Amino acid sequence: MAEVESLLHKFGQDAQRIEDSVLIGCSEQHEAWFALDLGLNSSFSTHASLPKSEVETELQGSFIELRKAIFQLNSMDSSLLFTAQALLRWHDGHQFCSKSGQPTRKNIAGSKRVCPSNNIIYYPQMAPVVITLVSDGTRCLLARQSSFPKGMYSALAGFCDIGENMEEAVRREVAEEVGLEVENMQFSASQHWPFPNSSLMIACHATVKPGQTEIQVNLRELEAAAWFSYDEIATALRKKGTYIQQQNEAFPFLLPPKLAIAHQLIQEWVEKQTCASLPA
Ligand SMILES: NC(=O)C1=CN([C@@H]2O[C@H](COP(=O)(O)OP(=O)(O)OC[C@H]3O[C@@H](n4cnc5c(N)ncnc54)[C@H](O)[C@@H]3O)[C@@H](O)[C@H]2O)C=CC1
Ligand SMILES: [Mg+2]
Repeated sequence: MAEVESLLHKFGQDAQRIEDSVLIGCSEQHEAWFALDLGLNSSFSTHASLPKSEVETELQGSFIELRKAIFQLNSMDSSLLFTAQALLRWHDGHQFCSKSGQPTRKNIAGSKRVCPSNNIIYYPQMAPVVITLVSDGTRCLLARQSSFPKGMYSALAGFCDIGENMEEAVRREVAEEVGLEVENMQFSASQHWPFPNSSLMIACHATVKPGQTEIQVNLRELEAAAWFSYDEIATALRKKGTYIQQQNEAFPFLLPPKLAIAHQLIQEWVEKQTCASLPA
């Protein structure tokens, strides 16, 4: 807190804005960790932005877009930063009560906001998203959206519609995006994902019926989709070097970063194929 106060003071800012901080976790020694939006290039904060390059010089670092940083972060830092990003963005978007129109107030930890005129409590929200790695037994299906980094392919993902359960959402998304009918779904794991807003990514494996593998790519949602063999995927997983290096090596395609749950699904699929090919 003293460090942040001195930083704010140096840039002529009121230390009052420390109260905008949100609790994002704690150390093993039970030291609380808070996040504060300095309002750099963002509309999140009601306070003036701090001068970016001068803050970089002062802190001896450089600011980087969180989406780009996920290629370099470890899982502990990413989890804290993802929570911070999601929570700070949620507070920014819930400054007013949607019933009374009055300004809402953040509690100290930042785990909720309350409308003082009618006591309605607003809690941070996450949108459920299903992410599915479809397999035909020997190949798996990956797709890319035009917004993905150059060359990257991932599993099929989509937001759950209201009233849908996970299984229905998986069936609908796969049918909508590539025109396939899935069967045999198996839950793998879940992950909080802060882009573009807070999502709870629910990851699963699914298979298609043998012989029913012809893809019809929905070009309104995807740029491309294709079946990939075990060898292609295993080679891509073994690829070393930074993302930029890999992109520049003109490798046919890249997989999502290790921190993304899509990477875990792909890794699990490769392990399953390896086990299946071992003699009994
Ligand atoms: N962590 C990971 O491994 C991966 C994460 N993702 C994330 O999954 C999410 C969903 O994937 P998409 O293919 O984009 O979803 P999608 O296939 O449902 O299409 C996105 C569209 O759905 C609509 N939509 C419906 N409900 C929405 C909501 N609650 N919030 C925002 N848009 C909503 C919007 O029109 C949006 O353009 C993305 O935010 C992406 O960042 C995607 C792939 C890998
Ligand atoms: Mg999608």
